[in-house]
Amino acid sequence: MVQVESNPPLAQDFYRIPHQYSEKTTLVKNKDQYEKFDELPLIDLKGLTSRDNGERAKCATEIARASTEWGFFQVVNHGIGEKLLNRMRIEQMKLFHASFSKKSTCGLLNNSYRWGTPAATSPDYFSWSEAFHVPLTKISDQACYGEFSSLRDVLMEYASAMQKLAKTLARVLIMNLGQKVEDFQGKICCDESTCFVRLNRYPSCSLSQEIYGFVPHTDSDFLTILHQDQVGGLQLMKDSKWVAVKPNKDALIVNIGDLFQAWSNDLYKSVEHRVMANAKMERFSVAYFLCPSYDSLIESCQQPSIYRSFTFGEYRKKVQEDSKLLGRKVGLSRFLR
Ligand SMILES: C=C1C[C@]23C[C@@]1(O)CC[C@H]2[C@@]12CC[C@H](O)[C@@](C)(C(=O)O1)[C@H]2[C@@H]3C(=O)O
Ligand SMILES: O=C(O)CCC(=O)C(=O)O
Ligand SMILES: [Fe+2]
Repeated sequence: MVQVESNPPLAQDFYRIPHQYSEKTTLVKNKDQYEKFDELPLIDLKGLTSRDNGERAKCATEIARASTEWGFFQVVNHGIGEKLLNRMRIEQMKLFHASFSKKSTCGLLNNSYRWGTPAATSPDYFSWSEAFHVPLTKISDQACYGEFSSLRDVLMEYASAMQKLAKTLARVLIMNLGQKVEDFQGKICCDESTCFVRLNRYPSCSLSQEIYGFVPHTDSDFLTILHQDQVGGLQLMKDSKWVAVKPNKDALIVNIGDLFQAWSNDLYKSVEHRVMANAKMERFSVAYFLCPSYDSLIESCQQPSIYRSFTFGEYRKKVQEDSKLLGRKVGLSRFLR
């Protein structure tokens, strides 16, 4: 019988991890236990552009409340055309369905291809997925695309639309903290140098029900905007329980990242989320991460502050060190006062 090698070779990598260190009794139990679906707040962004002051204020309040109570919400009427989202998905599928050697060795998307979790020290830190992690500054670079030239226009349009939406949401959240947007922008520069788009693919996984597509984590940015397909698998922590997000084809998902949690002194929540692998179906998602420049100082808007001030560069470095050394991210607790 001819053995077809899986693309990418996730099973090989998974079995290379020392399995005796798995925290099975706690984590596996936890993986099995989640609430079926919970209604994540659904916010109609039409309110933000209303001529009516009251409607605008109501929409802003809904955004701030969801960021405080959930750290996650869905948005509709977000201004990003269905056609663009569909074109992006088609190009993403073409890219991921290329051979493993093309994805990993041909310099595609700034050589940003990654799969699994090479540094995982336990199966509990292993992600059954592959991704391209593309900085905005590289998106227009022709050299990044090789034979996938039709991806370039779509990705450029997609990133610019997402950047506009992310900045609109950030503005609402800053103003809700009683801060002036100009004061925030004077300190923080969310330019193209550190923001990125992450293209994710979660191949089907028949090994076990208990494998993560993406390990539990928080995002290291101000906020993330996610476009997912209809397969499902994303779960988030709410009141100490995992709840599954029901896919909604008209909605984008927004989540608060660590930087907004620190900036708001824990008012907005950077909530842990994970993706469960699916035994039968592959899944796709695209995430846009709003980040400041590396020298931006992240400091709380309130005293006494829970976290010490840190630059985004310092934060990224710590996340990378922990991921390399421990196989997982530790995050904001490293910066508690
Ligand atoms: C394996 C990992 C990659 C990651 C850090 C982590 O230990 C777990 C979370 C991953 C993630 C997801 C959101 C962002 O893309 C990211 C930059 C982050 O802060 O956490 C990545 C990390 C990464 O790719 O380095
Ligand atoms: O694919 C998803 O649903 C989540 C992806 C994610 O959490 C990430 O890219 O940080
Ligand atoms: Fe994430």
